[in-house]
Amino acid sequence: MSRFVDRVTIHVAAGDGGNGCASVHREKFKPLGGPDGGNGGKGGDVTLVVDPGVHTLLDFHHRPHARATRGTQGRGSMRNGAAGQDLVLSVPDGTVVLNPDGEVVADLVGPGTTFVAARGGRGGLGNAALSSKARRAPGFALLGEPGDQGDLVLELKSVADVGLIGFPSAGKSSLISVLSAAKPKIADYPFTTLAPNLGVVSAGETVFTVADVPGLIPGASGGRGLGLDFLRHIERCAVLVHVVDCATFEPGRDPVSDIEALENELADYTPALTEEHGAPNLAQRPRIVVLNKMDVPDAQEMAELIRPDLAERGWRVFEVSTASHEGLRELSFALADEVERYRAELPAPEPTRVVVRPAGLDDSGFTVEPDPEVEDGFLVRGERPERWVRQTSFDNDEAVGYLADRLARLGVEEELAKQGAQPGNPVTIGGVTFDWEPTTPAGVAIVQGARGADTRLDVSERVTKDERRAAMKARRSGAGLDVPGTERAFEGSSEDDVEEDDVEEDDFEEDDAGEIMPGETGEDEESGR
Ligand SMILES: Nc1nc2c(ncn2[C@@H]2O[C@H](COP(=O)(O)OP(=O)(O)OP(=O)(O)O)[C@@H](O)[C@H]2O)c(=O)[nH]1
Ligand SMILES: [Mg+2]
Repeated sequence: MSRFVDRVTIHVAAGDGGNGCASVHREKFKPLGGPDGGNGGKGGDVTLVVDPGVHTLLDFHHRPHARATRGTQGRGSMRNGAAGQDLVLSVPDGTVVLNPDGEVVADLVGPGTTFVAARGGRGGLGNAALSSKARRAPGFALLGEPGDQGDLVLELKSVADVGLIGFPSAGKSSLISVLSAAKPKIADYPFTTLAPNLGVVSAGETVFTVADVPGLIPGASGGRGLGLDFLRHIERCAVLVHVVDCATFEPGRDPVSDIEALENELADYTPALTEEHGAPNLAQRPRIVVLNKMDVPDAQEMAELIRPDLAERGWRVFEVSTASHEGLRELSFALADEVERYRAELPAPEPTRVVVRPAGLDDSGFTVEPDPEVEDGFLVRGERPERWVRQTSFDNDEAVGYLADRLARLGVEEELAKQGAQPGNPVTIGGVTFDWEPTTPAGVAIVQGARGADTRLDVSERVTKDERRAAMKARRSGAGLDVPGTERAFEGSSEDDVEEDDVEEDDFEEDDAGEIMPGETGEDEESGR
């Protein structure tokens, strides 16, 4: 028997980024040919895509682990690592993605709708990309970043305009079978329908879909019968249709009390989709009552009896028989009307779109605060500092120095000093704790000094304006090669751009002292790396 699965928990793991490579170019008679380590490749993403050919989440039930491949490492001779392969998972139309806390992360409606469930880690830069005028031959490279991973819950909420609800054996499946081409199982025992059936109905110009859900009984919200699980399939419906059986008599039950019992169950159900997902409160969705089995004489009598009661509640009532087909035409046109009205108020989502995950918090900032768990400790939080720590191989002093420079440039050191951090205090960034060793001269001096007074700048290898002028003069007179520094200045300027993610203002300030040379604006080559 094929199974219908409409709720699964999956574990997604994107690929890690490949590490950058630290390598030095070697050639005969040219022992130090400069850094030539390539960048690591990006890890593969795990992506969900709505595929109209997929109708259940069954595959995920069998294979709940989804892992994309990692990027490969960079290598010498400027060879970059290959990117990992994205893993694309097909999901049915109407799949809702929730985090383990039950919050909706994405609502995937419309074939082709795409959601990146886990992003692959960035590859680390190789030492070639890390070289700059100030750091001609870096003896280190950056590590690739780990890919995202975590648990996600997938829930299928059918994309139907009309939802049929009712007690078992009321005739819901029979109704969808006569309104549409759907051929569900129909039988005279309760809970014949175990999974929602979808049917397409056309009435006049309007084409709409109907979902027939398994029967509900009082107490369903507490798990009786098949429970309320199937109500997730009516969350998107424009109209809810109560299908009631007017021909069967059971003591203590009548169509009006049946409807009321189900309304109580509906009120106890908390939909995952809310107004912000384009799904207004279930209580406000219009209702239509269908009195079924009108071909049975007793049913007509019952209908007479309850009609005033129903009218009083303001519900539109239709008397039909799925056996004799009476009343079906009026019903389908009335449903079409309601669907049209709902669509006019709530434009359907674009059929194909990419759902982007809500952007993280502002990634440019950081915070420093005393660490509540470590005595004299400080906690640094922020997208960039944390990423930089992940990219650092702590067994390489040069790499650690580079990290310190990046943190100092962002202003982390300054902030630590301001908050009273002393050399040797434990500082934690992204789960890694180290003793604070200010890299700025005299530790705190930079805090008081004017910006740009960092003495490290004095030892910069940057060519001065005068040197440059002399070089130009010399070149014009045909003796350019003899002037020291010239070559370096011009070839170095393009490499300088690769200084990814460092704070640019410093570069500008440096440049302000002289003139800004072409290509020296310090812009990120790959911003956000
Ligand atoms: N006489 C008569 N019998 C009907 C009519 N509609 C449905 N039935 C019968 O009612 C029984 C139940 O019909 P289903 O369509 O399976 O009912 P359901 O609401 O889908 O039931 P569950 O799937 O168990 O919730 C079947 O034996 C049908 O033949 C009708 O208009 N007239
Ligand atoms: Mg049924």
